[in-house]
Amino acid sequence: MEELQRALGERGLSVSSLPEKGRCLIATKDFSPGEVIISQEPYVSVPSNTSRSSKCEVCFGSDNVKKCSACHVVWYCGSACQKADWKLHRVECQALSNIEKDKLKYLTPSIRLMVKLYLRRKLQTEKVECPVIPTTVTDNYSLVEALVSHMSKIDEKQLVLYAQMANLVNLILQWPDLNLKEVAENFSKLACNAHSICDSELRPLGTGLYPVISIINHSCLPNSVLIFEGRTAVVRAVERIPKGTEVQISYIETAGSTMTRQKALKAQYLFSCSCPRCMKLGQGEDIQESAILEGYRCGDDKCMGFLLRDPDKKAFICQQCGLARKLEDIKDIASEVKTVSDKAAKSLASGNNQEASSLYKTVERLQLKLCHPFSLNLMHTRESLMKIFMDLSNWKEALFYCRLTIPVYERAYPGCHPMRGLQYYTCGKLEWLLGETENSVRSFMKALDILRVTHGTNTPFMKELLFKLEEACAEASYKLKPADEDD
Ligand SMILES: C[S@@+](CC[C@H](N)C(=O)[O-])C[C@H]1O[C@@H](n2cnc3c(N)ncnc32)[C@H](O)[C@@H]1O
Repeated sequence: MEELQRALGERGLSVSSLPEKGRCLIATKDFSPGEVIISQEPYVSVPSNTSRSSKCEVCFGSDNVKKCSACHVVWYCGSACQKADWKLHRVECQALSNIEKDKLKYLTPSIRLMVKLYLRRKLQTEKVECPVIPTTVTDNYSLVEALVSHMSKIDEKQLVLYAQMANLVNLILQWPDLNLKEVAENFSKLACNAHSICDSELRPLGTGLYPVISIINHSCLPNSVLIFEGRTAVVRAVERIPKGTEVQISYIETAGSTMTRQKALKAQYLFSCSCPRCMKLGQGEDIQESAILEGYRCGDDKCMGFLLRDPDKKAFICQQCGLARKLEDIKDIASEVKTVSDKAAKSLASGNNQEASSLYKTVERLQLKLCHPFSLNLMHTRESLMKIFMDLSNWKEALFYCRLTIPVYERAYPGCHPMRGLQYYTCGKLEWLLGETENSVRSFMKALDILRVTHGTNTPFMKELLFKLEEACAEASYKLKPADEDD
């Protein structure tokens, strides 16, 4: 611990402890927006491979990946990544060959992560003088031991599941001295400490355990953001963080009512959040925001009021014009939305984009009758339509739906939120493709304002954004040039 404190101290950080939260990371110097607070390589990580897409074990890339010819489980994009993983995979490969073919389906990312965790621990602790994988102050199993597990708060059903998963790990490792109780506890640790590894556009690629990053607590109004550069976890300040302040990231999707966020945090991380946003639960402003983001629209098309349930629970009353909407009416449309949404999701999963687009348009039409115009559900439907039209190379329709989402993004992702930056980036790319050069410059600028803080400026992703902005600016100024200047 002393060594870790020293290493963190050099970065302007320190580990402290708060009675209601446990360990926390405190800034011991001021951090400015966009500044990297801390970065870490995973102790262990696994890509989330599916039958349709396989990713390299090391860089998570999906181009030219080839299966390990011995275990047929792990994929690599080339010899550099294979070599980088060899010390661990050599032993993992042997272990994976213990699984009978028909049991391979049980080899979920969590099981693989746990097997790798134990193998890595063994390679770091065996042969103390000269371990196969050397330890460092931020790369050693004692940091995993220090993680919270919440074992005493877990229900019976979950405990049984962890015990079954531990047995599976035992089947793979076949170590006579494996402590099954400890394995089960480690599954519980993974549940509230592992991070979903995403690409720069926040699409999930896999899972990783970053034991120092895991010291950082949650806030629904965070002062920092966790972004991945390949497998490297990078935490950047999204606002000025004065010395002495706790560094906080968000563990969950922050667009959601306080009740929804609290539920998600309780279910996975087993705590009640008391951030400034959550402290407003039940107050007028919070009730209104929840009813807008997740509630219904007024029966009068022109009214933008939000609805609350009347005391006898038979109707919802518009808080602006007083108009009542019957519960039955709402239930009927909601059930129609559910039926068509399920069909749309099936069409999308089967790759039938044309059918999916027309079904999602029906969902949108129904939701326009049901939900508040700033509803998150309506926004998600429009996001789906945008993505489908992008897949169909129908840039005009894609831009139409992208633009419809922007006002909701503005409301649901305030401050320096990467989601808003990414949506402006998409908008800019579509405008550029459609020849709306000046609009694309504006959208790229808005994207850059946010993403330079959340993503830094050095990654290939950000270099591409900067290049696109430069290109659009050059074309916009060329278009603005008076015709005679060309002569
Ligand atoms: C990834 S760990 C964070 C570090 C943790 N505090 C520790 O002592 O190791 C996640 C756990 O920290 C606690 N935690 C995180 N954010 C919190 C918050 N805002 N309020 C209360 N507890 C929190 C919860 O117990 C949660 O399951």
